[in-house]
Amino acid sequence: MTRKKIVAGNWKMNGSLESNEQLLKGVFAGIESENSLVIVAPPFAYLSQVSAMVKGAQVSLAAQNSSQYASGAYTGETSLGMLKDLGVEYVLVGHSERRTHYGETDGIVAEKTKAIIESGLIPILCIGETLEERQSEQTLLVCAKQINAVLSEVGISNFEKVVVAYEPVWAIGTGLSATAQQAQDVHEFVRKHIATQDSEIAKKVQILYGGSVKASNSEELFAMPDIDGALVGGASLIVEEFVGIIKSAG
Ligand SMILES: O=C(CO)COP(=O)(O)O
Repeated sequence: MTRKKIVAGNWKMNGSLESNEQLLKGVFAGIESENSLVIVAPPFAYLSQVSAMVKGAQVSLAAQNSSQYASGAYTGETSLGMLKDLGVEYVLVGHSERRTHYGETDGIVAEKTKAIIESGLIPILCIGETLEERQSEQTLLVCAKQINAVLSEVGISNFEKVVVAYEPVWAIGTGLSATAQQAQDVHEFVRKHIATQDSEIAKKVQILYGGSVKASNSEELFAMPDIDGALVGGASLIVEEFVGIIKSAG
């Protein structure tokens, strides 16, 4: 089973009209092959700008978050319908920064994932353990729990529409990536876990790794059988780094 590699850049709360333009121009110039899927997730304020720029380019648009509600009195929130209007195709959900800083529980993440699927967009579901959880050998338990919360909300048949991103919290923004083998072990576990409900769907689900991915470690990560791409933070803001990661995805 060959799964297409995905390289997604999560810009987090970074950028400006000017720097976004420079970055994207550099990325477009650096993309040569159509073998992998390139996604960028700019801040909401720049979705319109980036949406206009990626039209016709081999780059898809993601949002970093969404509301689980369709419309109404939710000050500061953005609905999936609005994101679709802007040409968004993918939505990050359950990023550890949202779980930690904005109180997003497994329950909220599951609700949001369901809403994303129902809207016809594709969720990129982030899971991963903290350092403390890894040290107390809870990694697989935590990942299974985070996956199960979503599985019980959306059902296994819908899980085919989910992209999973394994992002160990201790590797995010620290410069300390998981080793390719550490990541592979968790990815393999996640796939087997999904396979307990449906082995065909498990084979299709794309599982990205995130956490200090750079051009210098992406090739080794992508060589692993269950690593289907990367969700890149800091390095996605640097043209040479992001293009280097895309190239190593083939
Ligand atoms: O959180 C991440 C992507 O969503 C990873 O961030 P870094 O690549 O900066 O570690």
